[in-house]
Amino acid sequence: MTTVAEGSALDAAARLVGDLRPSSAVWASGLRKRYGRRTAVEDVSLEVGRGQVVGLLGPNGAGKTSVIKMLLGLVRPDAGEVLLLGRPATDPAARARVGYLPELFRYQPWLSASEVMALHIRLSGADVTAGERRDCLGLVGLAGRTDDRVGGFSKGMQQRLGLAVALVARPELVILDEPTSALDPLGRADVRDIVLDLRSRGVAVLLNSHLIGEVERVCDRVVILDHGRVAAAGTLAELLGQRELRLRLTDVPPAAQRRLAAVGRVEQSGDWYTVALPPDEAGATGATRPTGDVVPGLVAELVGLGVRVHAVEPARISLEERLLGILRTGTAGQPEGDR
Ligand SMILES: Nc1ncnc2c1ncn2[C@@H]1O[C@H](COP(=O)(O)OP(=O)(O)OP(=O)(O)O)[C@@H](O)[C@H]1O
Repeated sequence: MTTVAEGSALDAAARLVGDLRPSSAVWASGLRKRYGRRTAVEDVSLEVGRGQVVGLLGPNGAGKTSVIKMLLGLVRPDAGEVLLLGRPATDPAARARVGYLPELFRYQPWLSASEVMALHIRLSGADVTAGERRDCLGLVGLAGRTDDRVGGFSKGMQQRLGLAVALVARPELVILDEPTSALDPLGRADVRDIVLDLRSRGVAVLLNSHLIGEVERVCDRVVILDHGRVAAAGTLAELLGQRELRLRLTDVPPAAQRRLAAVGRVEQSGDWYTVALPPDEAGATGATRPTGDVVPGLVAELVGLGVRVHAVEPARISLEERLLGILRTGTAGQPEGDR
């Protein structure tokens, strides 16, 4: 039986634990890596929250893969600290809960897809049933090829297998280094759905990809690297500004003008009206959501007020435009060393 004093101490402890925020999936501070005189990464800090999808962008040689390898403990940083799921990156307990798809990989060509999976499951120490293994291969579109030798797989099929390997041990964090570089458009769409599904299940994802549209569709936050440094970081809303709606309207009575103004700031140029949408409409995560609840209601009301609606389209600077702007102005500067 618990005494009153013990009971209140237990309550206090429970409250304390309840107040603690779960540790981030990735927390890295001040990472630096030099290869000889060449600085690959300089003072990079980044965080991926639980259940968050973070995109890592940057030109060739910006240091993205070097950062990923340092996060995973595969490359030793010259400076800086990394915590994975609240533990040091070198702790096997943390690494067992991380799924990783490397940029360059090669599986044993004599093994079947199913055997490659079995090997990685054994290495991870996870308790994964044969059914889960099959489901995972099905998820990446390899259901019909489970017993085929990997040596006969196309590049895209090998990449799909790599993704299955990254996902199979029920990770809490998945790090994908160029997961779609060899995939056809259908495969890319599959990966997008898989990433969104992971997020909905609270799994954190760090995604390195040159396909900016892909990053813009799935990522909550983006970190842009240039010359080894963080050139910009933030949610899409922070990086791209407020989302707007462009409408081409004719026969707009004063009541309709007032209705538009009630949504947000309105700019008019001829028949085109640009309306700033309220922050919610841009999506709390900043993810692409061209229309939300406001838009259909607004259009219906405008039509009800006698307005002729010719076009409705989302408007905002694209991530690609923003990225090119950042890289061309070279905000990251040039780290020391022979680049
Ligand atoms: N093992 C290594 N030895 C020497 N230099 C290296 C090594 N790994 C990376 N580098 C250098 O570090 C810099 C960053 O490379 P990294 O592969 O991290 O870039 P990246 O952003 O992933 O590029 P990409 O988009 O082309 O894959 C490059 O200048 C590269 O030449």
